Amino acid sequence: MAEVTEQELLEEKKNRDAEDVGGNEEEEEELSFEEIGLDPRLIRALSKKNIQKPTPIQRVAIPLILEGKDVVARAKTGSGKTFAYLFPLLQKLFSERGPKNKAAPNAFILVPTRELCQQAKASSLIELCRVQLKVVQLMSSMAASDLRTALGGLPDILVSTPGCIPKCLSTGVLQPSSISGALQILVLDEADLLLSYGYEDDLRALTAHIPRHCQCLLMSASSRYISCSTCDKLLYILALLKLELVQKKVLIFTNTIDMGFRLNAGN
Ligand SMILES: Nc1ncnc2c1ncn2[C@@H]1O[C@H](COP(=O)(O)OP(=O)(O)OP(=O)(O)O)[C@@H](O)[C@H]1O
Repeated sequence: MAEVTEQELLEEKKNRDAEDVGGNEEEEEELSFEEIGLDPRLIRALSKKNIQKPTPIQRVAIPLILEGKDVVARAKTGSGKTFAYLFPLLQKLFSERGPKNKAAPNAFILVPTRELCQQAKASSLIELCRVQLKVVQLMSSMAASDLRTALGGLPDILVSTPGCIPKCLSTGVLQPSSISGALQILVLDEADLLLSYGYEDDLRALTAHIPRHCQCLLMSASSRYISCSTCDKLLYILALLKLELVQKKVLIFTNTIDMGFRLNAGN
């Protein structure tokens, strides 16, 4: 999964670099939201927010996510990463008829600390699109009864820190079978921070119940457009393997024997 996606993202970067260098002669027209497959309801909602055309990360990530691919994307802060996954996530939930097992949300957005902000962004888009989706935010400081009340409202999207998941499972607020039956999209926002904040055990509590068909999106900030350094790739591949987010067969090619050994040891 990650390899195919990354290849496509790198292709886009190459094209952009070529444009930057070759520049002026043949400037390619940038694709619009419509051309990358966004639903008219979302496009109308965006124009109300004065968002007219996709940013580079959105141009690459949105079509891949709409196609159902698992995506690992890195782009610098403020480049539009949140919307790069939020637009297609909302579109998939309101236009595709997925499993309507409302014993658990259909999408989980896991964030290191800024859940409030992501919930507000999702809620305002849902409101502007006038679609029937409900987003709820959970915090690990919430009592089990509050978690139960929040999830009792049958939300479609759950925004929380990973710490909430084991709590929901251990208190019976969420059943493992409900997650397996309902979860269609899992987003790890700020994935590098999530992994460095010591959330690995919490994430594992969830990954054990992620269904095979669930689409996984890993987003993270970077000072570069898309990470392609050896070090970063290794970190991501390790994370994907360790968290068992890659659930199908994959072939991984390494440049050096050393990297092959390191990957093997990490798994
Ligand atoms: N296509 C777009 N056109 C214009 N503005 C946009 C577009 N996409 C996002 N924005 C605006 O850019 C700002 C940053 O977007 P967003 O939060 O998605 O970026 P981010 O990469 O996730 O940033 P961070 O790493 O800080 O979370 C927001 O104010 C958002 O409204």
